[in-house]
Amino acid sequence: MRVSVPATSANLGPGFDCLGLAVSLKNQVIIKPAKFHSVSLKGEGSNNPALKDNNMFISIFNDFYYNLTQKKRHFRFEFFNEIPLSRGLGSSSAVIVSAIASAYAIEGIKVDKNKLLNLSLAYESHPDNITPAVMGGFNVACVQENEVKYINKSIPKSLKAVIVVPNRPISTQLSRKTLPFKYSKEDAVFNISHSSLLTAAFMSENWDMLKHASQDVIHQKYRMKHMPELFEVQKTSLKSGSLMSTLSGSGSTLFSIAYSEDANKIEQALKEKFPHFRVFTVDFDNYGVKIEI
Ligand SMILES: Nc1ncnc2c1ncn2[C@@H]1O[C@H](COP(=O)(O)OP(=O)(O)OP(=O)(O)O)[C@@H](O)[C@H]1O
Ligand SMILES: N[C@@H](CCO)C(=O)O
Repeated sequence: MRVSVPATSANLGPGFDCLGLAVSLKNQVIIKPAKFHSVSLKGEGSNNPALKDNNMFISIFNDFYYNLTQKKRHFRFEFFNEIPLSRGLGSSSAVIVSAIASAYAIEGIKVDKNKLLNLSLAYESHPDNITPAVMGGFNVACVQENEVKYINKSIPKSLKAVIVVPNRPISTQLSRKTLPFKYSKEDAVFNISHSSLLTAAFMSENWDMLKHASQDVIHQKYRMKHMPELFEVQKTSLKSGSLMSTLSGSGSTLFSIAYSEDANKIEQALKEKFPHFRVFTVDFDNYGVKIEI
């Protein structure tokens, strides 16, 4: 049994805790029944021994598996991770979604994507990462009475994501603590209007509007000042032709969207200026979690 989940970029500037999209960078897990518990880990996180001994995936999987079957069994878990940890690319959402999907799939129990999304909400209260992880594409989401209400839309092949991953992680929990407790009415209006415009731009495929609509005043500046180089990354990306460039999730990744034909030029400019950061270009993912039994 194999489950794969895409990386995500949440907020997209003004859409704090409500907008997110999926890209074609994936974490994949293969699980087989076995005589003894064992774990193999390749790719991101493979040099982190804690991920073998105390893995969030395995504890969520075990909880769900036991609740579903009332049985305790041993499995071999083979992880192939492409999503960098704690860099704002939805690594924790990918773990949560894949662990729950796997617990159902290993027993051959069908779980639809809406149910999977709402089960994931118990572990990740912000719907902007888990919704694209489950559904793929661009998503607008909010939570009402413990249920995610969302609308999503595919992103065309004519766009690519140019991603800059800094060499330092940022934990979501700590990054949220750097934000103000209160905002002015002006700041609230600024973000509501820009987030609405950004949503309309994605829905109507008005890509030239992204640059104007992706501005934010409620979280990026507070977070990025702890890694000031990110302001330069953002400027370089926009100057080199990206359509928008925003902090990905809670950081530290800077995420840009570009027309496919401009992506290589932007990637090269960023690589030249920030040789100590990882810079690469990927497609968008319009499918979300994939379960193969
Ligand atoms: N592949 C993985 N296997 C096991 N645990 C993981 C894996 N990836 C992430 N985690 C867990 O998730 C934590 C990172 O979660 P965090 O929310 O801080 O970052 P993120 O999900 O990458 O960022 P964001 O939510 O802003 O997109 C790690 O410290 C680890 O506990
Ligand atoms: N919307 C969330 C994304 C990370 O889970 C944040 O910015 O903190």
